[in-house]
Amino acid sequence: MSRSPSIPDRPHRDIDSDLPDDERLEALRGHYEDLVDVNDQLSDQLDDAEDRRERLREKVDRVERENETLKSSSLYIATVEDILPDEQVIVKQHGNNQEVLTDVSSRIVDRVEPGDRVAVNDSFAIQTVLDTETDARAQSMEITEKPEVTYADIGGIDEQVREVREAVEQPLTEPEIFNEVGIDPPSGVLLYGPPGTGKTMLAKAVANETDATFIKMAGSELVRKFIGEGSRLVRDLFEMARERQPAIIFIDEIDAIATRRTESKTSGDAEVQRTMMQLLSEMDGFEARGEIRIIAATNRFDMLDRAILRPGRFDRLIEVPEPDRDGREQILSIHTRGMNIADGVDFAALADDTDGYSGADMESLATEAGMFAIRNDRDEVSHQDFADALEKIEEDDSSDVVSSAGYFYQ
Ligand SMILES: Nc1ncnc2c1ncn2[C@@H]1O[C@H](COP(=O)(O)OP(=O)(O)OP(=O)(O)O)[C@@H](O)[C@H]1O
Repeated sequence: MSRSPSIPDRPHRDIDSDLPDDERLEALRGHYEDLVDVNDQLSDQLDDAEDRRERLREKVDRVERENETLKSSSLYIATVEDILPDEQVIVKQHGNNQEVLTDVSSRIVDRVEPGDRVAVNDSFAIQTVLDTETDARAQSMEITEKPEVTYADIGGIDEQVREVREAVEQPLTEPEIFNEVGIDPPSGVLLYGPPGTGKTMLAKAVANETDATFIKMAGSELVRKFIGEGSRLVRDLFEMARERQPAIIFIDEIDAIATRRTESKTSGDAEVQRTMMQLLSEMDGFEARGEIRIIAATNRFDMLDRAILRPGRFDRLIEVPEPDRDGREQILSIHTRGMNIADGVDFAALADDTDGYSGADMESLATEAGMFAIRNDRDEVSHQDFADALEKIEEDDSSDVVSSAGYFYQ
């Protein structure tokens, strides 16, 4: 750093008061010139100081900006695999699956356990342990170790249950059959049909039956994120499944990322397209006889990009229709299993009166009937409660019932 210039001495001149006037005047003039000279020097020094201050301020600004950038520089997500003595851990980076032995500060070491998701910096040092709140990516997935739904909870779609068991369950539980016969099981299964008909239940029930982790992601979540985030979420989804296999990946509302290509070329479309390409490439690089099965669901089969239905992708299509009369009766008896039902409740008649109702609508009917019993201070649900519930649903919610019938698929 340059040294500050020295401050000039204050000019001093002894002027003898006995001097003749003209000499004194001359001496005073000389003193005045000294003063002006010193003043000029000081003023130059002040200008220099201000210049220096300006330069320093710019430097401070620059350093502050760099500091901010450093503070906000990217961190990577990794999973802790193992904790070793001497404050060392093995982490596996997401995305590239690289395993790294890294140090962890004593501040953090007590808080990490194998399986934790952590943020690491460029040198793989653990910066933070991600809890479920900060772990936004895990947040957009619903992960259930063992869903509670079983096949016995699903009514009216026995044929679909059979097909799903064959296409998803059997490859997981009896992979040797496929090896012996020498065929690959379907890569992905697409369930399509109106809302509330049991598609999610089916996927959960297979996970339950096969002791697989159920990992659900909604297509709409994948497209709502920032640019580039959708494909990263897809990668994360498969990464999570690999970590937790056997696993069932369930992508609901697949139409959100796999709509037919339109003419428009907005950046949003491009992003959706990228997300879908990522999904397809994950599926292409997939071990068909492995421990991860993929199920997708849609209410909008008509809108789907046919590219996702090619062999090796979602190559098994299963239609899940609205329940017929017998199906509705069966679903009603499932959803009233735990209810205190009075003698004389006629499920067959209720099934007759609920044409066009989905499984979810039948569930609402049972709940609503229970509410009528409670309102009337009874602990038993009568046929009249069901009739009242039906009337109420028809009145209040007719738009919902219409919408459940108003889906499109081929
Ligand atoms: N076939 C069914 N048997 C028994 N209950 C059903 C059936 N279908 C739907 N339900 C009830 O409706 C609820 C919603 O069903 P589910 O989420 O499986 O529908 P979905 O087809 O996945 O709907 P969406 O397309 O809207 O996601 C279930 O939790 C269940 O209580």
